[in-house]
Amino acid sequence: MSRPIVVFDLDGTLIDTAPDLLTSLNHCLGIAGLERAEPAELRSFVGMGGRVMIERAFLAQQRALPQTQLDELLATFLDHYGGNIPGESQPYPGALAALDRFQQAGYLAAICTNKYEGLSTSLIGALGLAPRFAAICGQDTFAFRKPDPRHLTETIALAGGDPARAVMIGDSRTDIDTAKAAGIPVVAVDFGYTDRHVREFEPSRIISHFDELTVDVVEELLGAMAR
Ligand SMILES: O=C(O)COP(=O)(O)O
Ligand SMILES: [Mg+2]
Repeated sequence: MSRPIVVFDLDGTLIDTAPDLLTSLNHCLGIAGLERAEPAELRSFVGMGGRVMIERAFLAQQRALPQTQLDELLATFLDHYGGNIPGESQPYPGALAALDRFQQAGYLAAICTNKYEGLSTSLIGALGLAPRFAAICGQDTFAFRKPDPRHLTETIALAGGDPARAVMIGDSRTDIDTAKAAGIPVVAVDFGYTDRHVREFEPSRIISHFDELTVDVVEELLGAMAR
């Protein structure tokens, strides 16, 4: 019988990657002659991967960005960011204890992120967390990505999880929309990267610390979904 599964978003949910994303983004903006982005701005740039992050940063400064320049800056970003992994990035407080709790309760864990798969596995590996995840699926793992619900359902399938006993944990509208479209309950963290409060997107539950993500809470959400 397949096991229940908790599927985590990565940036802004499981790992606080903002300082390193910002350093590498600002490296690129500097090359392009733009102003540095501020930490608060980054919250609205992240969520759809590196390419969109650079596009949004240019848009915020009302600067045109031809496709070839975007391609070059993305390559620069990936080099810079990838070369700095893990940098200052750390799991959020209580995240590892939450993973332990679910593992002890027989759950699988996986990651479904719009970060590139290579950067994601490299970061998770550098932090020593790889053995904890049955699958790590990035924006380029499949031919579709969040908010396409198949990114989540295929992550669950690859991990060998039970789609009827799966929950998503995320920090953005993208995660919430993805899970809802897949018919999977979604717990939103309110400490991640979004410029609008997650409550606006009506997740199944909101938590402010991973201590609140208990097995009981998740089983309650799974039970409510099954009714
Ligand atoms: O890096 C991004 O833009 C998005 O990453 P996430 O899906 O893990 O939040
Ligand atoms: Mg995120």
